[in-house]
Amino acid sequence: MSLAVSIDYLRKVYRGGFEALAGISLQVPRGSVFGLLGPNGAGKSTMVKSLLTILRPTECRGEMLGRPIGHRATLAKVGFLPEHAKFPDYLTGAQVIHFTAGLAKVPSAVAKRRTGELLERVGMAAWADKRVGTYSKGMKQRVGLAQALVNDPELVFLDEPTDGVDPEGRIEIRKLIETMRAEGKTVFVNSHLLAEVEQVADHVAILARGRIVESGPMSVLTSRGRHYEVRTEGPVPLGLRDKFLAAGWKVSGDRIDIEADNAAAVQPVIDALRAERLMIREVKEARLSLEDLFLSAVKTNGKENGI
Ligand SMILES: Nc1ncnc2c1ncn2[C@@H]1O[C@H](COP(=O)(O)OP(=O)(O)OP(=O)(O)O)[C@@H](O)[C@H]1O
Repeated sequence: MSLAVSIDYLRKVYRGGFEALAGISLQVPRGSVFGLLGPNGAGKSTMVKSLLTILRPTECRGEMLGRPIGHRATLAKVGFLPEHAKFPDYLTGAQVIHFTAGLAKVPSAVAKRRTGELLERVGMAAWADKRVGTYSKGMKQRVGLAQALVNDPELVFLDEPTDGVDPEGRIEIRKLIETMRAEGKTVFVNSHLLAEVEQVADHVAILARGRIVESGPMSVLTSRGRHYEVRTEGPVPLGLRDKFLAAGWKVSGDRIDIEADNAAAVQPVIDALRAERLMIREVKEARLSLEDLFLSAVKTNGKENGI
């Protein structure tokens, strides 16, 4: 598997002795949308800032886009939307993008074209020449997202990209992330919004108190709690209920839960219900939600800080 980021060992101890990252390792596949989750203060921003050399890690070994982490020229192929991105109020949206393009050494003609394209992509074309000071929080965030893409990055880090953005804007941002993946880019998203990450990410890691406590493809992690739910029209009759309980299935009113990783285990339940001429209303496969996974990972790995 080709990796966009491969951290062998990353440790950060802040001045004063607080260990924010306790020597983590992490692999981010190329072309993936990677969601990094964690409670407040878990160390997510510290990790991203260490990779981008915005802060100096205590110890860091690993590669980003095939070069040692911190390699200057490689950073030019990386985009970044910081958490709570702030831009000078007196600049227009277009000037913000143009300014960032200059920092990223994007040639002026290319920058001009991309500025228009990117503001269009984030739904801010009509506001291109208005000052940032007149923007709402969500509009500033959209401009932040556009500036993160100005160097056409191979890898982009988005720290809370939908912070302050309205529902319509969130859908647009999700589509933008999906387009980037379709273009072969790697998108690394830090977010508190589990449902959003669940919709867009194909790989996730959970960071808690400076340690990676879960990491892997979303489908693998959430399939761990796979089970089946069968619902009947009306409650399951007592005789049948006892039979099901004896078989180790859970019964509650009109619902039978079967712990199993394939549908074969559900057939005897359906047969028994049909033999009693009971109407089956629904049979569904259920998986662990990202929220279940997150809560159990954070709980079993130290005290919860809340998200
Ligand atoms: N400059 C600093 N000096 C000392 N401690 C710091 C510094 N910056 C962050 N920390 C501490 O390091 C820990 C991790 O912070 P970090 O901002 O990386 O967490 P986070 O997971 O991004 O949190 P959030 O979700 O709230 O943004 C926190 O306990 C924080 O208080």
